[in-house]
Amino acid sequence: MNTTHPPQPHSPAIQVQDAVKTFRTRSETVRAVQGVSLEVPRGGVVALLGPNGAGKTTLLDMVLGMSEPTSGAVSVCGERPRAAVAHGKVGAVQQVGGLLADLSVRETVTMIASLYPDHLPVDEALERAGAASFARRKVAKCSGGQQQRVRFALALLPRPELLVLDEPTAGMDVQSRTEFWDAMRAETERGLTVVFATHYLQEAEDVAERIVLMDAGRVTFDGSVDELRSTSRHHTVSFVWPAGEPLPEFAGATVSRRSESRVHLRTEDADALARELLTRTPASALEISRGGLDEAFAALVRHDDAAA
Ligand SMILES: Nc1ncnc2c1ncn2[C@@H]1O[C@H](COP(=O)(O)OP(=O)(O)OP(=O)(O)O)[C@@H](O)[C@H]1O
Repeated sequence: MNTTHPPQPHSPAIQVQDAVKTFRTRSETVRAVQGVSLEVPRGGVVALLGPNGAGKTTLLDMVLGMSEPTSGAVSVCGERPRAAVAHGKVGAVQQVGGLLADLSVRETVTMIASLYPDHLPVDEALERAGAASFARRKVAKCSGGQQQRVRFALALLPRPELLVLDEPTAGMDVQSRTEFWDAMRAETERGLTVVFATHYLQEAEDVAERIVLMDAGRVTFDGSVDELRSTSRHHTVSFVWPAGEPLPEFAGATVSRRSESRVHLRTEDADALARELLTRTPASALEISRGGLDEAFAALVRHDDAAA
């Protein structure tokens, strides 16, 4: 925010007011962020979800003070983003860069720690980021997931109040991803606020209490996972179907999943389907759920190719 007011201790972690960011290239003007307003209170995990080119990175760059909005205002922990970064209130875990291949993990963290007058002890940063077990390894020899944990340790050094992560688990396998988020959750339990950008609906659902969905530079949804799901017009009706019994077609319904014991049908009219199943078929143990997070997501973005 363009203000010289002193930081407010209880100000939101992030406040974005009508932010616009325009890039002018030789051939065109790109409106990457088109009037976003957003408030992130302290604590918790917020996922910034959206397909390629939605404007997530552009928005996070403004939050990190790496670029200025063309118009509108951004403040972080009550300060202008650059001041908040300079005061160690914000840490960032970017997907690439920032590491020297020839140093060991410990040397890397020790070197960056020396830049801060006051910082978390190096061993504690390594431990909390889940990087202690490979601290002696050269950065070049670390896997992509391990390098992310090194970046995480670096981000923890100034004891930040807010962590901003841009696609932090891209390219990680399932186990690395789980370990990364377990370590991150321990930090949020200490009061840290985490905001992360992702393409993965599943990841947003697994780790975030709040989802901010961006598309074409605008926020198209802001709420909980359950609220996102409830924007879908579809329901899933699941039931036990006798083994060996052929499954007939049901008007207006499609099979979304079938396991050994249960069939899951997707429909816009759950009542009619449930009535038919219970009165005219051997289906039993019926369950109806509001459904399709994927569908809700796809309906809120122009392209559904990112609904992973
Ligand atoms: N420096 C730049 N110059 C010109 N256009 C840019 C610049 N940075 C971003 N853009 C454009 O702004 C739009 C938003 O890009 P941005 O990287 O913020 O999206 P994103 O949601 O982070 O996408 P991804 O998930 O692919 O990283 C895109 O059309 C992109 O091409």
